[in-house]
Amino acid sequence: MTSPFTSLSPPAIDAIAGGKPLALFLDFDGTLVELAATPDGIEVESGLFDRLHALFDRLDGKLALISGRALDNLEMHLGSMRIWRAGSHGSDCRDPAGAAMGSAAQALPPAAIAELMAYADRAGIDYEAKQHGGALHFRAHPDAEGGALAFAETLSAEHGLAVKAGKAVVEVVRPGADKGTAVRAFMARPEFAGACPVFIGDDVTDEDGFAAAQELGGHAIIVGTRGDTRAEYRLPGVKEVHEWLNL
Ligand SMILES: O=P(O)(O)OC[C@H]1O[C@H](O[C@H]2O[C@H](CO)[C@@H](O)[C@H](O)[C@H]2O)[C@H](O)[C@@H](O)[C@@H]1O
Repeated sequence: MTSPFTSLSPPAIDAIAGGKPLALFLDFDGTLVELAATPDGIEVESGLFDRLHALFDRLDGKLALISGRALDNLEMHLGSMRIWRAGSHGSDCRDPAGAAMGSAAQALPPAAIAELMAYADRAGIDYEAKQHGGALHFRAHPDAEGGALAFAETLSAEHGLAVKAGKAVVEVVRPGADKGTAVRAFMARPEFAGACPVFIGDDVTDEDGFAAAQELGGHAIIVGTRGDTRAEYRLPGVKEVHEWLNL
């Protein structure tokens, strides 16, 4: 960790890349849209889709969304995109035309899905079915956090899976991918050659993206109040992210 409690505002978007072309990697929930009580309860500002595509054009195509959501879910909320994107915490990377990059992401084993659903039922918490994972949401039941985390750890160990913990959520996924592997995959493409990567995100899973951007000579911007971060810069919330991006 370089700066666990940074409060430093980032330089302006036109200056942060220090004269290089800028490559932007954007998280979705808590960064581009405000968090909501449930995954489908988010409100996507009208015009966000068009403004993101205008930003993609302004950056000569060096813009990617990197979300924990599965891409089908992201597109259900945002629309059918023509920008670089990674869903399922970096497992499913696509180019602007929608072509898959790398090996295809896999769904969880059916037995693991069944156990997650049964646990959610027993614990009275929400289960989010995802293309390449399964998530236990406890925003409405904060007291269920410890049990859900312990259950996810045990289940993952039994099935050779991995756990991603986030804001009021714990998710079971296939091992091997994270938001950092997605940043590296995009930055390895000729379209991103010579660019300075900047990752903006709010959650723990964004730290892998922060690390990759910094290791590739770029920067990380954390959104909100989360303290323990390796980001050098901070923006207070979604509104300030939009302002910083000139969206
Ligand atoms: O990486 P992100 O794009 O930030 O996605 C992370 C997770 O976002 C969603 O869950 C979070 O947002 C919900 C809506 O605001 C909120 O109800 C929940 O408590 C948050 O954890 C999404 O449902 C997950 O699948 C994503 O992994």
